[in-house]
Amino acid sequence: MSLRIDAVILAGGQARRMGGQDKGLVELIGKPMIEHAIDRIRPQVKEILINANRNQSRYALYSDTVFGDDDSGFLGPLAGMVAAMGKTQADLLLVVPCDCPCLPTDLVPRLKAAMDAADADVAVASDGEYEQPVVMLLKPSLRDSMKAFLDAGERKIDFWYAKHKVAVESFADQPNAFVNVNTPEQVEQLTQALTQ
Ligand SMILES: Nc1nc2c(ncn2[C@@H]2O[C@H](COP(=O)(O)OP(=O)(O)OP(=O)(O)O)[C@@H](O)[C@H]2O)c(=O)[nH]1
Ligand SMILES: [Mg+2]
Repeated sequence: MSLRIDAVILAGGQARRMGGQDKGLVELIGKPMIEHAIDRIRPQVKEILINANRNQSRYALYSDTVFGDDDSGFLGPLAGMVAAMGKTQADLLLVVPCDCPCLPTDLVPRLKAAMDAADADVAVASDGEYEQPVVMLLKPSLRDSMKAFLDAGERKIDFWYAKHKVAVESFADQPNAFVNVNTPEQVEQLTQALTQ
């Protein structure tokens, strides 16, 4: 029996650097950023879940499973992950943000291979230099651990996964894979880079 792997796209932040717009719905070369993330991830997983705290009816165009954080206080990405781990039926859950439109097309197989090789509970992507803590593959059974961490007032994802057996997979071979679009200027820059 093969493992089931789902993905959650995190689109639940306030996007303050984007002027408070809903970042997943901000357009980049003719389509909302969430569509870029979906295009990258769709072939790699069974189901895509979307975590959003606003505009849920628009996000429902892309997924049958759209949900907000359990706490309305914008506690950060961990809140979206905890909610997602409670929704998925999968054996493994890929977490990605809505603001990385150029994610690797081989993200899941490589994270899974790294996880298996190290017998790890969490596999985190790296760009070769920095870990990308909102890009990881994890076991949904870790929900209680993450919820306890969040409930204790902790917010930093890397501190959470440091408590578990972690594998890090480098995507240094794809230097632009984790380009992160947080501001209108970065939308402009990436538009220029992609249309040159
Ligand atoms: N569910 C959920 N996701 C969040 C929350 N805060 C940030 N995220 C998500 O985490 C990812 C990375 O966060 P940022 O790039 O800092 O996004 P952000 O917090 O919306 O943006 P800024 O307000 O400009 O920092 C994005 O996919 C966000 O949607 C939150 O409170 N809840
Ligand atoms: Mg960001």
